[in-house]
Amino acid sequence: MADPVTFLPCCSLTALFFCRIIKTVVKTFKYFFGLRFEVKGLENFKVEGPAIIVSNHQSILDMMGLMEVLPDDCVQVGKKELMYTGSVGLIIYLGGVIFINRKSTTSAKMVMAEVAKTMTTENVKVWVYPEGTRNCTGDLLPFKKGAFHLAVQAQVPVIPVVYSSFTTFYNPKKNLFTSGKIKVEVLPPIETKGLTSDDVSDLTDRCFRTMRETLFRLSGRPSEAKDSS
Ligand SMILES: CCCCCCCC/C=C\CCCCCCCC(=O)SCCNC(=O)CCNC(=O)[C@H](O)C(C)(C)COP(=O)(O)OP(=O)(O)OC[C@H]1O[C@@H](n2cnc3c(N)ncnc32)[C@H](O)[C@@H]1OP(=O)(O)O
Ligand SMILES: CCCCCCCCCCCCCCCC(=O)OC[C@@H](O)COP(=O)(O)O
Repeated sequence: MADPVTFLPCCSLTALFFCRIIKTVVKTFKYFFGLRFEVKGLENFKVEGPAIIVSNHQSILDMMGLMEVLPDDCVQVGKKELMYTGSVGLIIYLGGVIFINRKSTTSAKMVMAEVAKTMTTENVKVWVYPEGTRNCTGDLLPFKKGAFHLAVQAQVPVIPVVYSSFTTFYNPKKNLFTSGKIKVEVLPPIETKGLTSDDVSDLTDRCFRTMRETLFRLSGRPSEAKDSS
């Protein structure tokens, strides 16, 4: 089956409408789950023009954390399987999610290249989970490079966002789910002006290191504990 084409309707009224509804509804979920969010650094989102936002991805609970900080002019990159989840797929499609096929690097790269062009003309930010999958271990998985290629191709800054580890209150394997506090930090933008594709690996490493340090700090875990770098 053909891969879905890139769809960046964030500027359209439909997407804005759906984003608002999703945000308002999902933001109320935290009261049922007993979760509190402590957000710092929101001023770092105030960059001129488009940007790539990268954050760690621990679980479906991230969708609540996403809505706590999501700028109005921002779309997310998601796996294309989400599009086939019935009404949820339809809602997030209408909300402007860009779907990629993770199993085909070629097709994902083509979609991302298209996004690089469109995000500049439409002046939107794009949110990518660079780990590429959910990971609730309290550490980061190695980053995929798509988000950073995208930032370099569009010559826009990368803004890292880090959510503290959920492991103290949430572990589906141990049936642990209690109330808890999630610390969120929006870090200062990392400029990419003048960088080329040769710099993507360095940029990826730099973001990874900064985000890992922040993750450990926010989660109260000493950074030397499991330092592989
Ligand atoms: C309580 C419940 C409440 C519920 C309510 C919720 C409401 C919510 C509403 C609405 C919100 C919806 C939100 C949805 C969110 C969904 C989240 C997800 O689905 S996360 C999974 C999908 N996202 C990703 O996978 C992105 C990250 N991945 C990437 O960027 C990858 O890089 C990707 C897919 C593009 C390629 O993956 P590779 O596995 O092939 O890995 P690589 O190592 O990065 O790439 C291979 C080679 O290709 C080059 N490459 C990659 N991208 C390139 C590019 N764009 N241009 C040129 N080269 C590129 C790389 O440099 C590398 O080459 P060299 O090793 O360096 O030689
Ligand atoms: C009008 C009523 C509006 C109600 C709003 C509710 C909308 C519900 C939308 C649910 C969106 C679900 C998004 C799931 C995101 C997610 O966490 O997907 C997992 C992927 O990242 C990674 O997948 P994997 O590799 O399997 O870990």
